[in-house]
Amino acid sequence: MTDTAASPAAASPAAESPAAESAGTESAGTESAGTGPVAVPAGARGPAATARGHAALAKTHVLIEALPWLSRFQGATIVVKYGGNAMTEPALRAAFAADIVFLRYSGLRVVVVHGGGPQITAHLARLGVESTFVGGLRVTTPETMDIVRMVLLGQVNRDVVGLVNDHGPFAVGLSGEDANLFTAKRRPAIIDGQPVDVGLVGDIVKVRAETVNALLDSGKVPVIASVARGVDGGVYNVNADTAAAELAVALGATKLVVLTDVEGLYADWPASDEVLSELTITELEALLPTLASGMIPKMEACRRAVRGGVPQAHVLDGRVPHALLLEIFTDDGIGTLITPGTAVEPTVTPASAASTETGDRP
Ligand SMILES: Nc1ncnc2c1ncn2[C@@H]1O[C@H](COP(=O)(O)OP(=O)(O)O)[C@@H](O)[C@H]1O
Ligand SMILES: CC(=O)N[C@@H](CCC(=O)OP(=O)(O)O)C(=O)O
Repeated sequence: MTDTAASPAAASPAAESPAAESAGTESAGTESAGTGPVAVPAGARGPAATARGHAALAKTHVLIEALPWLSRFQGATIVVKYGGNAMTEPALRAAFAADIVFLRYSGLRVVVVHGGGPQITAHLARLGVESTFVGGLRVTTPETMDIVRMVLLGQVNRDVVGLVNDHGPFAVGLSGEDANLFTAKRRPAIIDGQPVDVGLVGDIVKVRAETVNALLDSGKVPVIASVARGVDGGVYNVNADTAAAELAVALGATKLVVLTDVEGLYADWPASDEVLSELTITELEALLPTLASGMIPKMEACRRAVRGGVPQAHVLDGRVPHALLLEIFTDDGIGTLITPGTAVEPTVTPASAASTETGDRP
C-alpha cells in the first residue's frame, strides 16, 4: 500500500484508474471463474504463483483493515504538524510526502503546518548567532525574526511543497501572513508561573481560514509556515505546534497529528522512555506543569485543539517511515493520543465507525 503511494507513477492519471492499470497487464488468457473475462498474467500458475498468491493475500488483509478508517475519514479535515526534527532524513521526508498524497487520494482534506526549528538554529549558527529557548519558545529579536521568516518560507516551506508536488499538483505554500491567515499578539513565555519576555513571539488571536478552505475545496494541500502578522502590523514568530492547533480548531478538524522526533509523550522524560499512549484532556492538564522544553508548546497545542473541539490530537514519531498511514489506516494506534475523555464505545462495523466522534484509535 505505501510502496504504491510512494511511487511517482501513483500520481499519474493512468495509475489512478484501475481500468487503465488492468489494460496494461500482460495477459496470457481471459478466462476466470468470476463474473466475466478477467486478464490472467503470463506464468500465473504453479508453486511460484501460489507463493505470490499468499503474499498477495497478506496485502489484502492490510488493505481491508483500512476500510473502516477510509469510511470514517472520507471528507474529514486533518491538520498535520510536521516538526523540523522529523524532517532531517531525505528518505523520511519522501515517505512523509507520499503519506500526505496518499491521505489526499483517500478523500481526506489534508493541511500541513510545518516547523523548522532545527533549520532556523542551523542557519543562525552559520551567521554566528546562538539560539536561546525559554519554555520551548525561541527568543526572537528583530534580526532573528528576519532569519526565521527567511528559513521557514524560503527554505522549509519550499522543500515540503516540492516533495509533495513530486506526486502531482497538490501542495500550495502559504505563510500565516497570507490573506491574514494568522493574526498574532506578542506573548511571553511562562516560567514557574512568571512571564518572561521572549521578543517577537506571538500567540494567535485570530484565524481567517477561508483561503485554506478554498484550497481544500479545490483539492489542494495547503502547506503553511507558522509566521503571523501582528495586531500591530508587525511580523511574529509563532511556534508551529501552536499554529497547527489554532488552525485545527478554526477548520473544525477531525484530527490534529503532530509529527516529532520522539515516540510520543514520555511519562518520565528523560529518565524513562515509557510512552503514555492515551490521555484524557484532564490527565494532560495535570501533567502540563511538569513538562519541559519542546514538549511544553506541543502538549499545550494538543490541549488547545481538544479543548477547542478537535476530537483527537496525536503526537507521533516522525522518524518512523509512514507513521501517518500507520496511525490513520491501521488498527494499531501509535504515539500519544489526547482525547476529550468522553469516549464513545467504538463499534465494529465501518458505517458505525464513521459516526464515532471521539476516543477510539485511530
Ligand atoms: N515528556 C517528554 N516526552 C518526550 N519528549 C520530551 C518530553 N519533554 C521534553 N521533551 C523533548 O521535546 C522534544 C520535542 O520537541 P521539539 O524539539 O520542539 O520538536 P519539534 O521540532 O518536532 O517540534 C523531544 O525531542 C524531547 O527532547
Ligand atoms: C516561537 C518559536 O519557538 N518558534 C519556532 C518556529 C518553528 C517551529 O516551531 O519549529 P519546530 O516545530 O520544528 O519546533 C522557532 O523559532 O523555532
